[in-house]
Amino acid sequence: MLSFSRARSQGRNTRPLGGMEYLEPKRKSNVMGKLILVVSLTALCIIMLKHAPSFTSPTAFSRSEEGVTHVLVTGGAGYIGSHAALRLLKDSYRVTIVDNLSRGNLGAVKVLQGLFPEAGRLQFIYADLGDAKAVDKIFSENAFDAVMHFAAVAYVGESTLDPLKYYHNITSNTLVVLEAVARHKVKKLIYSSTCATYGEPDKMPIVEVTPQVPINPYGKAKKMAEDMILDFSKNSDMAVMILRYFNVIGSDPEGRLGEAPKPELREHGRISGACFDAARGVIPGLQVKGTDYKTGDGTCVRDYIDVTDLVDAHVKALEKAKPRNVGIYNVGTGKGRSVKEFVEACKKATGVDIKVDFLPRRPGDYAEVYSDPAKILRDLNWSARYTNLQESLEVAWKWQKTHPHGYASS
Ligand SMILES: O=c1ccn([C@@H]2O[C@H](COP(=O)(O)OP(=O)(O)O[C@H]3OC[C@@H](O)[C@H](O)[C@H]3O)[C@@H](O)[C@H]2O)c(=O)[nH]1
Repeated sequence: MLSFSRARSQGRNTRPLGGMEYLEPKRKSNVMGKLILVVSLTALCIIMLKHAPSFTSPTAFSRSEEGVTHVLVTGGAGYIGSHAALRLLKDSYRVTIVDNLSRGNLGAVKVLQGLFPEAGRLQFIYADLGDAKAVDKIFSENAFDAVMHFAAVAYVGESTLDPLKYYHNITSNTLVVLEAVARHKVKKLIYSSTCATYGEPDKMPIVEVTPQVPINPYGKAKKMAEDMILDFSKNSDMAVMILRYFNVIGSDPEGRLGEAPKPELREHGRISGACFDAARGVIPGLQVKGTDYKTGDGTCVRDYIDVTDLVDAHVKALEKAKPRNVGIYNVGTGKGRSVKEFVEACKKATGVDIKVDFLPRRPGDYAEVYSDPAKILRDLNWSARYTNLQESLEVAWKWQKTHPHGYASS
């Protein structure tokens, strides 16, 4: 506080007030000063948000304070990771997202921040999981109760063209995460694995003990990551859940999040993105890759699982994960649908008579995979609820239509 004499010596006006000296504020210049400060800070914030993809909450989050579980969601700016973060936040978990935005979208994080602006709920950290020092710093500064490791490149076709990218991004980066998890004694790890680790089994449906013989670098890289986690878990108190997803579709039923792959990766894109791009007219038509497989109609058969169901499986896995235990689960509907069936459902969902071209097979593809989801029902009491393919695609299409440029549209 300024004393009166000091105020006077600083040239500020005073006038008597009933025996007391009343300090007359330099109102105009103060207001101007504040205005300039506010304008500068606002401008600084806008510049930071526009140009710097990295921003972190000033206060690191702690572990299980007030009984709130703190979950690190790697790849939380991506399609599945963002939906998982939304569900965790809705369920009152504390969430830290780490993402390098190479495949994810800052827009998804901004949506989540808008929904959960309260301090201490959601933190975003821009970092590359290949940077072991940065990762260790994140674990040192935050006490995580659990890690959900989603971050990964995930295009089968791209993995055959650039395998090293896949081994680096999936296998090597998972090792970095695992080392940090071990060093910082995180209690639970939920790992995003894939049906691609099974390759092309002789018998359908796929059960968790079906031999894993992956046939593309994507599946091989994920299998190696699984093996590292399983080996580590043998001498660790950590609770591990490995979820092998089948083909994920759909989006948040309330239309806040969606699937927004990078346009420059369109050539590697998944069937859902390709169908929507064709329906929107962004690409001239859908290319069906391979019509000579030994399946009912000659096109590949996949098990399409709605993202809302998938994140529900994650929350159940998180809740039921037990120390010194490993759970491995297929996450699918148990029903196989061909690419041709998928395209028909997409035509109905979008109301667009999508033009279809038939091309040769895509390298790395297997003919038919669908899950037996009995184990996850038995152990985690989970089963898919959104099993109507067309309805899942309708929900996704709503978001696609309102976001023609992905998150850049909002
Ligand atoms: O434009 C396209 C895209 C895909 N397809 C076909 O659609 C089928 C599904 O292909 P997608 O690329 O959507 O999905 P994939 O089955 O290859 O792998 C997917 O599911 C398992 C997940 O773990 C993977 O991350 C995901 O990419 C394949 O037969 C593929 O050849 C097309 O015919 N045209």
